[in-house]
Amino acid sequence: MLQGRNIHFCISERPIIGEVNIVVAPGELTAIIGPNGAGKSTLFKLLSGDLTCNRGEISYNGKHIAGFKSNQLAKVRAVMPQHSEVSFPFSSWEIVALGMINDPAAISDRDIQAVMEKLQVWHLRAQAYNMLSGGEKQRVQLARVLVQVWKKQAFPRFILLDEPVSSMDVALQHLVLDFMNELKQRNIGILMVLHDLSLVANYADQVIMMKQGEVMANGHVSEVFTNQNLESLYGYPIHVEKHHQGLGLLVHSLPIHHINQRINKAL
Ligand SMILES: Nc1ncnc2c1ncn2[C@@H]1O[C@H](COP(=O)(O)OP(=O)(O)OP(=O)(O)O)[C@@H](O)[C@H]1O
Repeated sequence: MLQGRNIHFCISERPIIGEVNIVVAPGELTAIIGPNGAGKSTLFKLLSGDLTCNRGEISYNGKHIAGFKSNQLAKVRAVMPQHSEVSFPFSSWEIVALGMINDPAAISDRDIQAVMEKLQVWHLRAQAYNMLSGGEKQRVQLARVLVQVWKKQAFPRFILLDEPVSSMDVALQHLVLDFMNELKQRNIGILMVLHDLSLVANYADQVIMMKQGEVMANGHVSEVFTNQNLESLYGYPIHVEKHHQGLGLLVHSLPIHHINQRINKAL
């Protein structure tokens, strides 16, 4: 279990994260959603150990995050931040292989190839990472993260991804989210900051709705993914409906001019 209790974080006396409580369970995909500036990436950095909270406690499998040495923490959780700058001329394969730096015997070259093929980046293995497109870079970074947790372990592991598919095309977004659904069955909990509500509605198990540094709502998608909650979260009308043949959920929002027309008609 990844658990955050009463997490509070300030920058120059300004509270960025209030008193936040969250739980990420192995075997589930938990999505953090919310408007720009809500504190999603800050919470993500606190949970990954990139930032230290002013108050509160973060633990992995019952052990306080501060109690882990960095190589131990790397065996329990793998992190993909929103932006990853690489200042050396690494190839894509070398970036992916960084995922096994703490445990080189944990994964074979064949497994690395399988992960890279699954994410459709094997053909890019010899190319300079810095020359790749945005979506290609994201897939290479994701492969690095997956390599880190590839070896099966007796204890739960966690994958933390901050907007991992933001630069990918729609087909690749579905490929990645579908792959995540496979991975979580290996006793892995996945925490993902996502802006695409349709992906959240159709792939996440749990949703954390963040607004102004606080958790506005938190629970199973079927409970919290309501028109009312989403409108209150974003301050904009959003509609969730079931596909007419039961093939998932459709999430849509109308353009501002149609909303204004509707308001004018109602007046
Ligand atoms: N280092 C910093 N110094 C000052 N303010 C910061 C710093 N980092 C974040 N903030 C502020 O904290 C708030 C939350 O930022 P954060 O990046 O966590 O939001 P977010 O929900 O991830 O937004 P987005 O959806 O735009 O990525 C914002 O108002 C931001 O300006």
